Amino acid sequence: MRPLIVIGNWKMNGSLASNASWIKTVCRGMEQGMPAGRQYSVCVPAPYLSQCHGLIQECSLAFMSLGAQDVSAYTAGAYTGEISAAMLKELGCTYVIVGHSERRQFHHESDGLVAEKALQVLDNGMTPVICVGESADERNSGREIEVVRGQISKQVAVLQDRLADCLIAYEPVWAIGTGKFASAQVAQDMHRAIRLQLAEFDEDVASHVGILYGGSVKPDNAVELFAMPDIDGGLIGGASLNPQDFLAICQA
Ligand SMILES: O=C(CO)COP(=O)(O)O
Repeated sequence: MRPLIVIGNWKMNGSLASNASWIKTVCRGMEQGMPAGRQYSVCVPAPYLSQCHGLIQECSLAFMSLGAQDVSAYTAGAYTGEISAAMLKELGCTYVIVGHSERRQFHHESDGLVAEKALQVLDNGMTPVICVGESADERNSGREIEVVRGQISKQVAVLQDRLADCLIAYEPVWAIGTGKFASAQVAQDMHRAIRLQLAEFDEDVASHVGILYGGSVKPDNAVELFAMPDIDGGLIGGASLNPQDFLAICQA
């Protein structure tokens, strides 16, 4: 059985004061009791990792962890501004998002680079959350499966069996921050297609990989999405900024 995993992605939001208040509110809410067997995390901006790690440790909830939003594809050295996977590990990260569509769009990250980043994350004992997804134009021209298959096939080629230790996040670009979300059936169909593609490589890997859905997940659509057989949780952007909404999604 794959556990349900809900991960918040704050993107470039937060402040020392608001982070502290968010973590206290969420931890207090989670202490009241959460559905068993689930994992929760929040991916915060890199400058706040240390602060948030300390605060999350203070709540000492075994199912709540910290994550990062990006990582360098290099191990160490003369890469000004980059942050290595070893550093993220040292700062207490469990998950690291790689290949988010905003990084693909604004920083021209390729599938190959995304796979190298995922390898760095794995080599340092953390779980990469590999993002894939098609644009509105690609879906409107009926190419969504082909596009996502292309993104996944590069990950399979580089990561091979190690994909079993990764999470995949299907985040259709047209649903990110737009309020338009994939219906539970549309999302399920793509998650199924991804799992079938992974099974072409290795059935065992396919059955182990958690596939999260991301794109305008809110408290009122999370229940239906999470009930789908191939949807193993969510990657939550905007709604994760509000601690009450994030808690409601975690309980969905
Ligand atoms: O990009 C996302 C999470 O990584 C999704 O963002 P929204 O939930 O704001 O649509």
